[in-house]
Amino acid sequence: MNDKGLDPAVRSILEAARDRSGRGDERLSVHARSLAAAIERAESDGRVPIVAEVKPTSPTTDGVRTDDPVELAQQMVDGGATAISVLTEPDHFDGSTAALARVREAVSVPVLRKDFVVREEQLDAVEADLVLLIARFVDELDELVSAALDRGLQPIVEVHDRAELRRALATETAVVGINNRDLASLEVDLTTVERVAAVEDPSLRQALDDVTLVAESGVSTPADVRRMREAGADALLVGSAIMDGDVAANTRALVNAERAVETDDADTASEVDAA
Ligand SMILES: O=P(O)(O)OC[C@@H](O)[C@@H](O)c1c[nH]c2ccccc12
Repeated sequence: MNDKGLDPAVRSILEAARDRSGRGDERLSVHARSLAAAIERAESDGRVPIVAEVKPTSPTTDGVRTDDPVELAQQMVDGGATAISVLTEPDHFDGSTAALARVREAVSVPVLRKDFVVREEQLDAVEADLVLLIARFVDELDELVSAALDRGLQPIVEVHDRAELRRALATETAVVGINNRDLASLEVDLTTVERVAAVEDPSLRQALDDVTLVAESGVSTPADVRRMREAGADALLVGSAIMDGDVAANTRALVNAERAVETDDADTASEVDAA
C-alpha cells in the first residue's frame, strides 16, 4: 500500500490500524443479518435504504457527541434506517468494539463495523453483520474478502475510483461502497459516485449491477439522496448529517426523500414529513 499523498490524519489512522491486533485468538463465526433482505424490506415500504452511522467524532467534524451509541442507534431505527454503521476505530473516531456489540444487541437491523481493517485477524475483534474493507488500504483484497465471507460477515468493499472498482468487482464481495470522500485529501465530492458508477464497459457494468451499491459520505439533504439514487446507489451511508441534531428526524427526512418528490402536492409532502 502506498501512503503517499494521504492527509496526515488518515496516515496516522492507518499507522494505528496496522499496529492494532485482532484481540482474536478466536476466529469469528457469525450468523449475519442480511443487508440485501433489509434493503428489500425498506424498498417494499417506500423507504430509501439508509445506513445510518453512529459517528461520535471524526477528523473532519468539530466536537464530540457523547450520547449513548445505543440510544442514537435506536433513534436511527425509529427514523427508518435500514442498517446501522458503528465506528470502531478508537483513536480518531472515538469508536469502540464494545459500542458496536451493545448496538447490535439492541437493534434488529444489520450492523456495519466501520474501521480500518487491514489484516485478517482484525476481523475477529467483534461480531458484526457487515464489515468495511477499504480497497486503497488493503493489498490482498481478494484474500481479505474471502476471510470475511468465511466468517459469515458481509464485506462492503469501499472504492474511490474506477481502478479500485475493478479490483472490488474481481473479488467475491456482494456489496461495494463508493466513497465520495477522498481519503487522501478528506474532501467530499458527490460527483465521485456519479462518475465511478457510470460504467459503460459491458462486463464491468454487469458485475456492478450484480452487487449492492452503497453511496458513502457527503450526503446531507433529500436532494443529495435522490442524486445518489439516480447515479445507481441501492443504499446510502450517512453519518454527519444524521448525527447533527435530532437523529430520528434527520434519518426520517432522508429515508423519505423519494416520497416527497413523488407528489407536487405540498400537503401530502408535509404529511410525509410529519409521519
Ligand atoms: O459523515 P458522512 O460524510 O455522512 O460520511 C459517513 C461515512 O461514509 C464516512 O464516515 C466514511 C466512509 N468511509 C470511511 C472510511 C473511513 C472513515 C470514515 C468513512
